[in-house]
Amino acid sequence: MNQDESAAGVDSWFNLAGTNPFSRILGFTVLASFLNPTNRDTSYIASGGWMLILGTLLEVGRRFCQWLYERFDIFQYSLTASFDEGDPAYEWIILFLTDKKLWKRSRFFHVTARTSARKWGVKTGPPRMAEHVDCVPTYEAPQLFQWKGYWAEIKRDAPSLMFSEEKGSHWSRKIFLTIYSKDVNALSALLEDARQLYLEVSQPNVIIRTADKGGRMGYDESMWLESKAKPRRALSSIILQEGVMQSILEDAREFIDSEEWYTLAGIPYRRGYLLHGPPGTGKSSTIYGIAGELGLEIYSLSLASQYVDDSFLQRSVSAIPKQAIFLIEDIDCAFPSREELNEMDEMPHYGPFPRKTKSGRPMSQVTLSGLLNVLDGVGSDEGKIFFATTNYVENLDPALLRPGRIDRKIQYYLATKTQAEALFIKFYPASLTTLSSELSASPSGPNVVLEKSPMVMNISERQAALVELAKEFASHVPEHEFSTAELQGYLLMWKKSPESAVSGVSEWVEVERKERKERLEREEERKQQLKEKREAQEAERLQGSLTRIGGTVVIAPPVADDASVSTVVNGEHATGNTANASPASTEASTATEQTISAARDSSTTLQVSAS
Ligand SMILES: Nc1ncnc2c1ncn2[C@@H]1O[C@H](COP(=O)(O)OP(=O)(O)OP(=O)(O)O)[C@@H](O)[C@H]1O
Repeated sequence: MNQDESAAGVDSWFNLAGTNPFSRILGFTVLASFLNPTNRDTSYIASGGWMLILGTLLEVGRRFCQWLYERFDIFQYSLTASFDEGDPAYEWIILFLTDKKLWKRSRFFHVTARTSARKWGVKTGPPRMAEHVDCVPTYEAPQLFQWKGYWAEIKRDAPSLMFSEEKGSHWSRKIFLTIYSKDVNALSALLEDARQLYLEVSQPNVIIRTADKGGRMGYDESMWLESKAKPRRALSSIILQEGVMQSILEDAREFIDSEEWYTLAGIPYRRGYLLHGPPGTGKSSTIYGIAGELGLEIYSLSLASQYVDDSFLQRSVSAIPKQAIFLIEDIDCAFPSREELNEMDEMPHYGPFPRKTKSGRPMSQVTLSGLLNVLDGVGSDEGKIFFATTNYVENLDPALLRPGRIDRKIQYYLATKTQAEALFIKFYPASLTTLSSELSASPSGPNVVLEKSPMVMNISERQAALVELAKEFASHVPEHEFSTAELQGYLLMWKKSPESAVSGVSEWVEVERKERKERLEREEERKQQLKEKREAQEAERLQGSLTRIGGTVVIAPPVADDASVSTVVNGEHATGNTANASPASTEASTATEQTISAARDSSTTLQVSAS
């Protein structure tokens, strides 16, 4: 290759720098221009040089800023706090930022219409829309704002994948708040502001949180992921027996105010209440009412959930903040009754699937001692108010009911006449009710139209008429036979017509009684069938357990096939092996079966005469 050819080769190679897309990369173009010996275009070289210098300056500037930022951090000119979704403080900060209107600069929103997932909606668009969906700003990019003279920055982490049994795989988030200040108090002051705002805004609601198995490994504080806000219920709308509500409320209020006393007396600062009684008598309503009145959040856990075991229970209870209500509804469901346990012993159980009672109810993974530990443990003595409800107090272990775990037991009853009357009055407020006597039917047409008649009453007249109707209604409701929920269900059928509710109540009572009787009979029949089936199975099993040795029948408790058993043969002790003993078909008399059964219960070896 001569010199010209070689120069042309180099030239074409360097020319590539201008044509190849790769060569369009700034650095490569400039470098190529500099190195190209045939490049005569000095202005091109000059502009490339300037760009190189500019790029270098920019890079130096960037590194300097980073260096400064790191110095800032090292010299503790900033404080950073992180907030996990599912932690109550996360809600405070979201609300706080929403209140600061930071979302105006946000370009990403998390939108949800699920009521259980709704948090603090950004009020955009028509008001009706804001009632239906929640648009939570995602703060993906850091956003600066000023608060009480401090500069602060907010950043939301990219979502990370979590898993829960209820929701499966789902994304969860984290928020980082940085305050540019050396003063640690700035952070606590901001948090207190956020908490106060949260309390103020959530006052008309009761916040109910439920635990979720979600939570990144090692982030147990994120267990209470699901939350919903229920409008606060006026205590007067919960109709209990005289003084019951007031006494629970005062007790809880006194407890909240006496932290110092508990500390001085060395008594763990916690209080437990058990509300027990028939379904639909107002137990849950009482708890929601009290939570609303005292401004406490409810942390509700179902022990029947399959992911709730002793360890989950312990961790989730310790994640409940101070002065909140820890609620376990239907606490008896966690622990099967003795009868159910006996039934279960007979049922085979395979693999990792949850054990179920014969009625199909899944068995709780929580043990009684696990629950007692939680109620006694350190996690529970931080001003937590524990509420439990049950329909079957008799099924509860006495250990659970001892003071310190359950301090007050409150019994609920089926409705009295007084309660029925009060319920009627609450149900038909004079200001929203029109009595049918105030309406007159238009005479014509098959569809009778009701119109206002000239006999329209004023509020106090209507009130008096409704009181009379309430008395009449109550006189037809038998004492302690129907729950308040059942009466409420009946009244709901006559929402707009109190008079019809009164005139139809006697018939409704009769129909309900009849249906109940039939239900009871069906239930009795089912139980009887179950009992007979069980007796037949038991008899069959006993037959198999009877072993005749010589003239004496030896009944042994169920043992492994090849286990060695001690028996009594004709008054003499002997040792045998069940594997060698042939099962005898013995007709045992009923009396003998009873003895056998007693022996099996006490697991002893005994001698039975077969004659
Ligand atoms: N004492 C009551 N006063 C007013 N409403 C009541 C009362 N009892 C029940 N209700 C109404 O009946 C419904 C069910 O009530 P609630 O859930 O409080 O009963 P419960 O005793 O907790 O029942 P369960 O034992 O089945 O959980 C609610 O809508 C509630 O408004």
